[in-house]
Amino acid sequence: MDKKTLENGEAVADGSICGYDSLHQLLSANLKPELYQEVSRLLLGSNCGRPLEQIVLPDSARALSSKHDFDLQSASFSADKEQMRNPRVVRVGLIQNSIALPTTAPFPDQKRGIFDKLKPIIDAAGVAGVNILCLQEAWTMPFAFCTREKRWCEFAEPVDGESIKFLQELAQKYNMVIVSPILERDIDHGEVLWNTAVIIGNHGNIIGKHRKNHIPRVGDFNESTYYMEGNTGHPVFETVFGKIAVNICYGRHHPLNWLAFGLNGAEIVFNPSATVGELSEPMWPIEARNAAIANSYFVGSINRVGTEVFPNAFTSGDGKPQHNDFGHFYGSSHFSAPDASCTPSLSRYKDGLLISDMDLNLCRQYKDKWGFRMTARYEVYADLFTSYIKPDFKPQVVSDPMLHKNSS
Ligand SMILES: NC(=O)NCCC(=O)O
Repeated sequence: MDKKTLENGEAVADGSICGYDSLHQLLSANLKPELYQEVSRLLLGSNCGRPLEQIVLPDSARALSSKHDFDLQSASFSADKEQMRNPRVVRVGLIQNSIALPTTAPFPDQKRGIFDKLKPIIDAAGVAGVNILCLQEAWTMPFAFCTREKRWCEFAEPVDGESIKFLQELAQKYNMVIVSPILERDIDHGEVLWNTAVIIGNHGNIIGKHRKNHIPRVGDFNESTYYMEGNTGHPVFETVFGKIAVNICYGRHHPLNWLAFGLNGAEIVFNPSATVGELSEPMWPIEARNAAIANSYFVGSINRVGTEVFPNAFTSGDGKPQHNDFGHFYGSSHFSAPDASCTPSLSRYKDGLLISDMDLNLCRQYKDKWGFRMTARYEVYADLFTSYIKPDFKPQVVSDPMLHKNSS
C-alpha cells in the first residue's frame, strides 16, 4: 500500500504501521536493498543458511486473494537432506480475519457473515494444496469477552455444531486437516462453556479437541467470566500430515504450556489468538519464536485483525474510563521454526492467508544439534515443582549475612 503522510508516526487509525501493512514492508520500502537484506537476516534468521524463499502459488489462489482483498503470503522452510529418512514436507496455512458485520447486527447474520468472508480464504488454501490449516481464536464471533455480557454466550456451540459442519465439508473437499478454535458449549456436562480448538481430520472426521489451559485476567480480557481453565491436558493430535497441537492465545505466555506439547511429541504447535497492540505487540514476535527454538518444533501464530466496537461501554481493572472496544487486533500472523528462522508477518490490519511449506525433519535435526531435550535436567525441576506446590514451600534463598547484621 502507499505510505500515508503522518504527523506523529506509529500505528495509524486504519491499523497500518505508518501507512505500511507490516513492519517488514516498512523496512523493505525504506532501507537500501543491502541494508534491508542484513536487517532481514537478523530479524528473521536464516534457514539452512539462506533466507526463506516464497512458494509459487497457483493463479487461482492469487485470483481469490485479489477478488476478496485478503493478504496472501508464502514462505518455505527446508531441512538438511538425510540419508535414512525422506523429507517430510507439509504445507501449512494460517488465516487471520476481521469480523464481517457490526457487533449490533443480529447474531445469526454476524456468524453467517464470517462464514461467507472465510469461505474464499479457505478455498484459496485448498486450491493452494494446504495440508493443515488453522483459524483464529473464537473465529465464529466478535471477541466480546471484554464486555462481560452473557448474551454473547449464544455464539457457543457443541464440537459437532454449525461451524464445524461448515468446515468438515471443506476439510473433506480439499483433503485438509482444519483446526477450528470456537467457543464450545459442552452439552453433556450441564451446557458449560469452554474455549476450545476442534481438530478436523482430512476426511472431514473429528479427531479431537483441546480446551484453552490458561485464561487471561489482564486488561479488558475478561474471559474468566465466560469459561474456566481447560481440562484436556496437552494433547498432540497425530494426523496423516504430522503431529500437531494447539496452545490457545494467552497460553503463549506460559513456557511450561509450550513445553508440555513438546514433551508429548508435537511437531507443529498452533497459537490461535486474539490480542491487541497496546497490550502485547512487543511480546508477539518473541514468545512464539522462543517456543519454537526451545522445543524444536514449528509454531504457527495467528491473531485476528480490526477494531471491534461493542454497543455498551465496559470498564477494565486498570482504572481506564469506560470504553466500547478492546483496541486494535493487530493481525501479524507468522510462522516460527526450530532453527530460529521465521516468516515475515501478514498484514497488521487486513484479512490474510499465510502458507508455508515445512520439512518436519528440521525438528529432529535441531533436537540433535542443540540437545535441549537431552540437557533439560527435568528431574531437577520435577523436584522443585513437587516442593513448590506444597503449602509449606520455602523459596531457596541464600541471604548475604551482612544484610541482617545491623538489624540484629
Ligand atoms: N485471547 C486471549 O487470551 N488474550 C489475552 C491477551 C494476550 O495474551 O495477549
